[in-house]
Amino acid sequence: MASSSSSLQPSQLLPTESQMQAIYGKFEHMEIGKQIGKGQFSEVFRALNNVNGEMVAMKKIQLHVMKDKKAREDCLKEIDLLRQLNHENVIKYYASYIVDKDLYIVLELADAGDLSKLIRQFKKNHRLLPERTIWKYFVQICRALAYMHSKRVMHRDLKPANVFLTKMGVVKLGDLGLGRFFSTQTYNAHSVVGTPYYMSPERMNSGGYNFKSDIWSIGCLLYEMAALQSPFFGVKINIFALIRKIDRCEYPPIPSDIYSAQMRSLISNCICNDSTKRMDAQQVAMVAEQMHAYFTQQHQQHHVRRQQQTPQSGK
Ligand SMILES: Nc1ncnc2c1ncn2[C@@H]1O[C@H](COP(=O)(O)OP(=O)(O)OP(=O)(O)O)[C@@H](O)[C@H]1O
Repeated sequence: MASSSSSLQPSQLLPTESQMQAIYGKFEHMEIGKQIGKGQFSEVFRALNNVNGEMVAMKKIQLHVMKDKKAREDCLKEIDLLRQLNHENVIKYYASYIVDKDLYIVLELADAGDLSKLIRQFKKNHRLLPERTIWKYFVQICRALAYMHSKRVMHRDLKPANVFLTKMGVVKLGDLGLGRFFSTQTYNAHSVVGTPYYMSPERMNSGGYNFKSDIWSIGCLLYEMAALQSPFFGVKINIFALIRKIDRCEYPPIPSDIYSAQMRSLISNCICNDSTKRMDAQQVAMVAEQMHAYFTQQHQQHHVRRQQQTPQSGK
């Protein structure tokens, strides 16, 4: 299956290195505007590229948060790799600069929030996301991940907050795992700092990260869109209890009267503690494409039936 829904191949859209250099070559071309977000290690601003008039996101990271010189070099290499990715559903990495001990990364701007906000809103209003909407978003996340894996790049930090939305309803996968180059740990022995709820058992048990760890996380994402909380969420849960739940794949079922058996089955084919038994990104994307097509068709048929039942006025 092709990793993109578009008939244009990503490689055809990829600007040449010299074009990129001409457009994004100089930090002085970027007019930094208001801050739009803040992370543990970073600040994100809106910025205007004065060469082509495009609004972008500018992420500023202080270089001293990198663990050491090696981490800094590896991080810059990784950014070079990320710059080569070009897919409709992946936030584009345009360029990076080092200015006064800060690293600036120019990113495609996503202007309509992220999936974590959408999930929070539904939870607050005691509503569930319709299954059709879930597949509409999830299929785009799958296309992005299948594309990344086909380029041998892992995401490493798939979670709702890293799934950005645009006003046109396009999903963009962002924040591609640079976090590993920064110093502090995400959890310690006694309390869960941040949210390692999506960590795969192999990662929890120091077994290292691999492509199938992204699949575990994408399964958690699908689950969270349906259940409106992470499969392994627990109020005030400590790290030991979390590891135990993850190791045993212990999570409450998603509402079976609302969501399809195919959704439950896909989740269990991703959230599976033996990583070799998990589906790969292409397989997950294939199921998502089928489910998305099915629900779109159902919706269209429903629409046509309603139009036929509505009495025509004026004749
Ligand atoms: N490309 C983007 N377009 C629009 N907003 C963005 C973009 N990238 C990041 N943001 C915003 O900036 C905020 C900070 O993002 P950043 O990636 O720096 O940190 P984080 O990953 O959210 O946090 P942490 O690093 O602590 O896990 C995000 O919550 C988001 O709202």
